[in-house]
Amino acid sequence: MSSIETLIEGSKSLGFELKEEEINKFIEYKKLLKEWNEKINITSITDDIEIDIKHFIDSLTPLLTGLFNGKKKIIDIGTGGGFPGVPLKIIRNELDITLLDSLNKRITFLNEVISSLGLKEIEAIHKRAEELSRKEEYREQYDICISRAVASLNTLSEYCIPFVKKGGYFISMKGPDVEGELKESENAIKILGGKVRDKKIITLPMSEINHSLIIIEKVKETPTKYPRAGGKPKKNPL
Ligand SMILES: C[S@@+](CC[C@H](N)C(=O)[O-])C[C@H]1O[C@@H](n2cnc3c(N)ncnc32)[C@H](O)[C@@H]1O
Repeated sequence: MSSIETLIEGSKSLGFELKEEEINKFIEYKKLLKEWNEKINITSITDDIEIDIKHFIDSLTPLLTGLFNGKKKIIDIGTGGGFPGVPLKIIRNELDITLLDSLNKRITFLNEVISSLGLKEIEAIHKRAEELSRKEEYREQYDICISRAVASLNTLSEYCIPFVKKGGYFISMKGPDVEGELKESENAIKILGGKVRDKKIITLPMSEINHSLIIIEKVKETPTKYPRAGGKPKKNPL
């Protein structure tokens, strides 16, 4: 089976029928990903079918929460090569997406992706999450903050929850075993103004990989002293 069929079939089994224009964007995205990955380190996943399943299809699974419907403002923290933000934008063009990463080479790559794919209402920012969310124009401005494979949930909560407006959501994309991490993060989530609403386990199509989506609602404003500076969210999680 060719790799693009994996993407088409896998998406279909999640309930997303990709249009020709979207498929072409994924083809171009994969081409750029493979080309740039030879010059700068973007991902260790380079096999065609694995890119389809572990990067593209996995990035679409948050849509199953139903929280992305309509014109939502989304920020993807530690987006790396654009996951999950770019695939979400490709199939939900109405989303307004901010991609954030602390590594400038990846931001340069993402700007090339944005321009080659002709994506609008999407920006790539080079900064650390804990610095950007202290700026008024980014703090508590987003309907959803999403993040995959960046930090443990307690640290990640301090990176992500400050970006979310009250009534919005922080969605953490994690592996199958999240109970320990959830327990360890109870304190951080509460202090930062969040409340765990749901946990969805998803088996990626055409694989036996189970992933979870932790869905945290922002129920209260984040106290102004968070996020803490000087690497504290990571060195000394709440
Ligand atoms: C393992 S990669 C994951 C990339 C992508 N989300 C994915 O799932 O393929 C983690 C990324 O998070 C970025 N990162 C780590 N800490 C960060 C921070 N405090 N603020 C912004 N980006 C950060 C790194 O530069 C890296 O690109």
